[in-house]
Amino acid sequence: MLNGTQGEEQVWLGQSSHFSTKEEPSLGYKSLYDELGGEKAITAVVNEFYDRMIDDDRVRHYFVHTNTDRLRKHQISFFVSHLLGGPKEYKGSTLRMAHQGLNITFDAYEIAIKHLNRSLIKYNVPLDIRVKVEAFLRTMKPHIINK
Ligand code: HEM
Repeated sequence: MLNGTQGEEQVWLGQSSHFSTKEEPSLGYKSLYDELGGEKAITAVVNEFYDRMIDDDRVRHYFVHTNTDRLRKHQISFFVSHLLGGPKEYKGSTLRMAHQGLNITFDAYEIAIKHLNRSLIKYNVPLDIRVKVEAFLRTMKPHIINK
């Protein structure tokens, strides 16, 4: 399944190299990390997601004091991969600490979910996996929005 390009490189999503060989058959469980296609695929989606957020007048202001290159890298390498069941360990601050003082609203959170979903669609991630990713992200909402 060919899904999109990132620079010169072709990116494949919804398919895991870990589970696609005959020598190593699936045991019936795949982490979301694997279902999305591992680090390269997640990198493409996260970059698309931040491009969309920064391009959106309704939420751009949240990122003005943030080094977004660092944020993208941190998200991809240490956080998203790890929490989606990937191999890396996340040693950053807690979600609540990272978003403290940003006053992220209910609406801003919903906008972020929409942008993430559209980013997954852009890379042809199938509906069943998109549903799982969205459900997973929604578990974090209480730690992120301002209460
Ligand atoms: C499920 C949704 C979200 C997750 C999993 C998430 C995750 C994270 C993480 C792990 C960090 C820390 C990164 C680091 O230490 O470098 C972070 C920072 C940040 N997040 Fe989120 N986030 C989410 C939603 C949002 C939303 C909805 C907004 C704004 C509308 C937002 C704005 C930010 C900003 C501006 C920072 C950087 C804060 C700083 O520079 O100190 N996040 N996020």
